[in-house]
Formats: sequence, structure tokens, C-alpha cells
Amino acid sequence: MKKVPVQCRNIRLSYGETEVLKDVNLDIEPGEFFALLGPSGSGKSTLLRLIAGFNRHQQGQLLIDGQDVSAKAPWERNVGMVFQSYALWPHLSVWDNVAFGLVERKAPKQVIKEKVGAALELVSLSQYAERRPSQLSGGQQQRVALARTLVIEPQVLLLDEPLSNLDKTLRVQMRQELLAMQRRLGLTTIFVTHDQEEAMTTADRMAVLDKGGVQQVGAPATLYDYPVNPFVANFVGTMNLLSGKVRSRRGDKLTLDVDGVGELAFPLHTDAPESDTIQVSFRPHSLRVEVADAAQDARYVWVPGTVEASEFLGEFTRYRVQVGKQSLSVDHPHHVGLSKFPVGGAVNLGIEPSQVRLFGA
Ligand SMILES: Nc1ncnc2c1ncn2[C@@H]1O[C@H](COP(=O)(O)OP(=O)(O)OP(=O)(O)O)[C@@H](O)[C@H]1O
Repeated sequence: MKKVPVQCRNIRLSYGETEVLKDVNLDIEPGEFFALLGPSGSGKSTLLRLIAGFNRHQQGQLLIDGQDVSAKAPWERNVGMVFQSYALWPHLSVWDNVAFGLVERKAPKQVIKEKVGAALELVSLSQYAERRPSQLSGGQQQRVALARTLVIEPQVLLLDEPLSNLDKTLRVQMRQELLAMQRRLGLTTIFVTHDQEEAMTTADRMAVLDKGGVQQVGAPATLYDYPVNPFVANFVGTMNLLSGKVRSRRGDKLTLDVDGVGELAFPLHTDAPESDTIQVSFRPHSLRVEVADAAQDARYVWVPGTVEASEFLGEFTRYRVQVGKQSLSVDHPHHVGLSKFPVGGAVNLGIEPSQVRLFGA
């Protein structure tokens, strides 16, 4: 199978006055498993449907395998889309559902037989060919939807929240199956999800969307470690954002005034001018937590706080700690005999400067 790239060039789409996609630029590599991640209403489905040909953009270009397909109908684009609802025909058998696209294209009977057989085998459903969709589990229905799309041999596979109708255990199993199949076929695949764990565990790269704009594109670990703004930082994993006013900055010595805490000195550089408010961001697992009177390791910047709440999550406990007027999350590993911190107790949080990113106001 030929692996093809998909490129969005300055794509804009509006519904009336409402701009739903704002100057979208994306380069999806041949054979890549690419996730569109974003909150509800960010424009993920609109973009996917646009690539499929169900939505039309008013500006920009959509290139599939280097060809501008903007003016082409969905069936002229060589793309296959699996809908969130699966959209299976309830009155047709699994076999006929999968054969549907080939029958529509008036493929010869023998070709249909071979291709449908192969597609059902690919999704391990050969023994269910005679069943109706209602006689299948959610995961099996999802596989029928996938087989029905793959049978027409698309160059690009589009998946709209493909796993959202499945329970958690099945979702984890199906995402591994989906990924294994995508790797075997090497098919350029774009999938939409609002579930960051799903995107992080499967995607080669992903784009984070907010309000119709692409915020950042990259490998999951890159977005996690180097988010370009607080939105991405918070959407990809959990991020603490501690706001403070720049009191002074000299080279790599930054002093911040944090409301209700006082001055904190960080061995960090910022370009933000004095008296600007900036945000210091760090992950809950990169913080240390100690009782208030414990000795302080000088490699950390220590901040006093009060435990507001704690959640035992098995391998670690996540504490919410009030720091001045703000609240921070800190993950403390769980071992038998390791200290725990009571709600209402005074603690010190140790911020490791190498794990910090600074964002402007
Ligand atoms: N046909 C339409 N007419 C007007 N507005 C629309 C139409 N379709 C979508 N929108 C608006 O476009 C925005 C993006 O919608 P879209 O469905 O692409 O978001 P999404 O990120 O996929 O969200 P979700 O995860 O909830 O499906 C939303 O504000 C939505 O209300």
C-alpha cells in the first residue's frame, strides 16, 4: 500500500459569522498515526470531516498525496472514514455491511468475496459474518465499521472518536489492536479524540486544537515536556501554573512575588519585564513535598503551603496544596511506611528548577 502525506495549508472554515477553523496548517507524514486532540467544540471533527470531504473550507488548500483535493467529492478522495456511531446498517449482516462499499462501486462478485473475506480476517471477525450488528458487542461493531472502511482500500484512514463508545477495558484493548493494524497496513491514519491518554499512547504525533486553531504539533513526549503555552501544558497531562509578578531579573536569577507567599527566587531566565505577571509551570510528579519543619534540600525552590485535599491513587497520592491564594497538585509516591500528609497540615513544596517552564502573562 502506498503511504501518502496529508497537508492542510492555511485552511479556514466558518459557519456564518462563526469561524470554526482558523488558518490551520498541518503536515501529516506518509504512514503516520496522527491524533487531533482538543476539548469539545475545538474543531477536531470539523477538520476531520473536511479532510473526508463532508465539510468545505472557504480558504486554503487540502493536499492528499500532493494533490489539491479541495474541490473533490468524498468518494473521489481515496479516504475512508469510521464514524463515532459506526453507522452500520442494522438490517444487513456483517458480511453485507462490509461488502457495501464494493457493491456500490460495482466491483465483480469474486473480487467482493475475496476482499470482504480478507477484511473480516484482518479484524478477526470471519466467524461472525452472518450476524447482524445488534448481535455483536460494541468492540465487534467497531471492528465491522473498520473492516467496512478498509475494504475499499483507502489511502488515508480517518477515525472520529473511534473508541469513545467502548468501556474503559475494551477501549485500552481496542486501541492496541487499532495501532497494531495501522502499523501492519502502514496506512496514513488521522484520528480525533478528546482523550489525552488515548492520543498519548497511540499517536506518532498529534496536534492540539483550541477554538479552531492549532496550538502545537509534535510527538506526545515533546508536547508533554515542552508545551508552548499554558493551554497545551494543561491539556496534555496535568500541569501546575503558579502565577507571580516579576520583582527582579538578572541573568539567570529571577525573583517573583507570589500573592500570599512573598518572594521566591528561581535560578531561571525570563524576558518578561519587571512587574509583569508570569506563570511558573511544573508537573505534579516533579514536586517534592515535606512537612513544614523538615530540612530543605538546596537544589529545590521551597514554597510553604497547607494541604487542602488528598486522593489516594494506588501508586501515589495526589495532594492539593494551597499556596497563598493558589492551589497546586503534588504527587507523592506510595510505599508502605512512607510519610503521609494530613489535610490541614503545613507542608513545604520543593520545585526543581530544571523541571520548570515559564510562560508570559
Ligand atoms: N453545521 C454547523 N453549523 C454551525 N456551527 C457548527 C456546525 N458544526 C459545528 N459547528 C460549531 O463548530 C465548532 C466546532 O465543532 P466540532 O464538532 O468540530 O468540535 P469538536 O472539537 O469535534 O467537538 P466534540 O468533541 O464535542 O465533537 C463548535 O463550536 C460547533 O458548535
